[in-house]
Amino acid sequence: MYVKVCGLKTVDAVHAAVDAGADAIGVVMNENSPRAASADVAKTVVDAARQAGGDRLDIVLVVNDKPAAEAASLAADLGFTVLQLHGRRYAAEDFAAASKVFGTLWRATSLAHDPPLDVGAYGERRLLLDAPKPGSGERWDLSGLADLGLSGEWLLAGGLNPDNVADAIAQARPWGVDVSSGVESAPGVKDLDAIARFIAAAKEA
Ligand SMILES: O=C(O)c1ccccc1NCC(=O)[C@H](O)[C@H](O)COP(=O)(O)O
Repeated sequence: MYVKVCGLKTVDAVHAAVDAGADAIGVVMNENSPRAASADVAKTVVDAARQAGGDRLDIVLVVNDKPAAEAASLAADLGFTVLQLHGRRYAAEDFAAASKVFGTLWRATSLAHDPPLDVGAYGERRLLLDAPKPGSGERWDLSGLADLGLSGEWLLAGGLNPDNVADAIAQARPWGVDVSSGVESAPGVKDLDAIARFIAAAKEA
């Protein structure tokens, strides 16, 4: 099971995730998020992640409030390896614009937005299916997800935590999982022990 831990802002959190076997870490650069990282913080996290995780770790910039081409330039300038364009503001043409500037794109969406469900529909490398409110920690209805016939490299997100991730995997059968609020002690503050417990639970599921 591929595991991404999102919303990291500290070197300690990067080390906790990498040491526990995370496959990806995410940095959020949306102004309205409790996890918003400045460019300086993002660069520090990226450098630590490259050093700790080497080539095997995906280092993901998450945005939902910037024009796609601007986000792509930011991802390139700061040394990210993946750009996650999050939410319904990004249409196929935004992915096309971003792909001229930056190589690896992920599309993050919610079933509430009635998106295309085939991975790669907008040229993205991976698809992340999230709750309607990203980064809220709110659970959403996973029943019926396994029947949608999703295939390929798609990640389940939204309201996951160390105690529910195994059940969610059994129910939705994703290729990977993503977590943010479920491994925090307060909004934007990562709990290093919870990060390790989440990754262990997901990997054992
Ligand atoms: O995390 C945020 O604050 C955020 C804000 C706006 C857009 C995206 C955001 N996060 C993206 C992620 O990939 C989260 O990990 C995902 O939404 C799951 O969040 P959670 O339900 O808190 O685990």
